[in-house]
Parts: sequence; C-alpha cells; structure tokens
Amino acid sequence: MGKSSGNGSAAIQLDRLTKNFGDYHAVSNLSLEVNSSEIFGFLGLNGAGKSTTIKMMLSLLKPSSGSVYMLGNKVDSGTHKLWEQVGYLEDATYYPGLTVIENLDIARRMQMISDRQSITRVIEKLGLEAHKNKKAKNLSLGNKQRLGLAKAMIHNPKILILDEPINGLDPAGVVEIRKMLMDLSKNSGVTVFISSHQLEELSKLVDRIGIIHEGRLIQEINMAHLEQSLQKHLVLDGRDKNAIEHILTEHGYHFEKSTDGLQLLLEGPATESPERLAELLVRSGQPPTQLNIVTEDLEGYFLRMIQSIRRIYK
Ligand SMILES: Nc1ncnc2c1ncn2[C@@H]1O[C@H](COP(=O)(O)OP(=O)(O)OP(=O)(O)O)[C@@H](O)[C@H]1O
Repeated sequence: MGKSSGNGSAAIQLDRLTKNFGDYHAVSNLSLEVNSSEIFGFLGLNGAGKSTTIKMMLSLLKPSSGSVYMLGNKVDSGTHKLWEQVGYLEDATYYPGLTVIENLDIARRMQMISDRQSITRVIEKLGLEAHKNKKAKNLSLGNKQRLGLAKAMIHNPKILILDEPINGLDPAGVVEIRKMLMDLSKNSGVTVFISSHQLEELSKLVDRIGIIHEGRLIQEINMAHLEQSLQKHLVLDGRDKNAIEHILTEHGYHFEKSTDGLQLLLEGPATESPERLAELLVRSGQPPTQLNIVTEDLEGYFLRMIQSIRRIYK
C-alpha cells in the first residue's frame, strides 16, 4: 500500500487538496476528515468542485497540490491494494449489451473475488433480483444507478465514495438506498462519503455535511446541530401596515418587508418573545392579524451560506 499519513485515525483525510485547470481554481486548499463509519455529505451547487475532489480521492485525477489519505494510506498512482477496501460510484458505468449478472461478474473478477455468491448477495442488497437477466442498456435510470452501486459494493469495501448516487431514483428508491447506506455504516462500520447538491436529501442520511463552493470548503455542519443553525423569522401582519412599521421602529425592532408586504423580523428579541411584541401592538391599538415564527428551510440555509461567502470574497 502507499505511504502512511501522520493521522491514522480518520478513514478519509484530505489535506490542502488543490486542483487548477490552467489558471482556473476548481478545488482550493480543501482539508477535511471523515471518521470511520461516519456518513459524510459533500454538498455543493453544480460546478462547485465535488466531482473534481472525488476524482482526486480516487486517484483518477492528480492534485495540483495537497494529499488524500484513506485508511491511513496516501492515495497516489501506486495505491493498488487500497482499492480492495474502497468502493466507488463515479458515473454509473456498465457494459450496455451485458446483463446485470454479467456486468457484476466482470466487477467480481476485477476485484479478484472467487466467491460467485458475492453477485447474488449484492443483487439482493440492491433489490435487483427482478432485473438480473436484463441487459444493462434496458434498465431504467434508477436501476442503472443501482447496478453502479452494486459494482461499488461487490467486494464489501470499508469505504464507499459515491458521487450523486441518488440521481435518477424515484422517491421509494431514494428511501431504499438511504436505508441501505445507514445500515452499512451503523452495522458494518462502512465509512460513506456521498456528494449531492440537495441538502434536503443529504440531511436525512448523513452525520455531517461539508459545503463546498467555488472549490472552497465553506462550512462543516454536524447534523445534530443543524436545527440550531437554521434562522428564524417572525412574520407579522396587521390592518395598518404604516402604523405598525412606525411602532416597530419606535421600539427598536429591526425588520424588513417581504415581497407580499408582510413585515419580517429577524432572530433576536422578536422571535424569542413574540408575546411581548403582540402585547405592544395590542396596547398601541394595532393588534396583529398574523404573528408566527417561521424557521428557514434547508434549501434557504444552504443558499444563505453561499450568499454570505460571496459577500466575503467578492
Ligand atoms: N478537465 C477540466 N478542465 C477544465 N475545467 C474543468 C475540468 N473538469 C472540471 N472543470 C471545471 O471545474 C469546476 C468544478 O467541476 P466539478 O465537476 O468538480 O463540479 P461539481 O461540483 O461536481 O458539479 P456537478 O454537480 O455539476 O457535477 C467546473 O467549473 C468545471 O467546469
């Protein structure tokens, strides 16, 4: 195997990973660690640098600088033994004219697995029984994706690296794959690194998320703490909007107007004790017709993170 790293405890370690295409910085100085049996979500918009990072992790692309370590070993072109312990789905590649079984048999032989039962097991795990004798080119998009996952998992890897694995799956298929990945991580100790541009989807599956934007890792969030990071707004309406604005300003409340003319009050005293604001408005002869706290959704959070970083760098 390759050379050892200084930090052997992380299953995956990216150390100041950088990839430039000419003078375009696709990935810049990206460092992160994924612990053993953790499910890590790698989130970013189209073109953020997810696939470029994953290709470097898989030694399919040479970093301009920086290093990748997996299971304590430095990944480089000489890391042959490591791939016995790593499975990946980059693009769901397969031989279109061969059946599911035949495709998996090639994957089995490439991994030098003598046990043919490995094919049956992985077909069962991915729910491909009904399709096992179909040619790959005749599979639905979702089942092609399942075949890709089956190939990635045929050798029971310790690390699974999946680039957009739920693309093309219907909602039931997404739930199935989610359950399977959670089971692998919790019950078999598999470490999963999964990329997506959908925070909603990732949040149901992962332990932690790293947000990549324009090649930089802009935030890491532990899922247990995500709820606390979501911004809250108080949405307020009343019969005389001008009078309400006047009262709010007079009493030091910060607000902005939504496109439909409602007042939005950001976190702070307003959302912490909305009853005080209600009392004030009633006392001032302007009882609210609407007063409720709205928590930002995950998509809103993701876009807010990206906008705040745009403000810093632009
Ligand atoms: N071989 C290449 N030559 C030049 N630019 C490239 C090359 N490969 C990728 N890029 C550019 O690097 C940036 C990051 O691309 P990448 O495919 O890593 O993004 P991504 O986050 O995976 O996006 P998506 O979700 O759309 O797959 C993009 O602007 C892309 O055009």
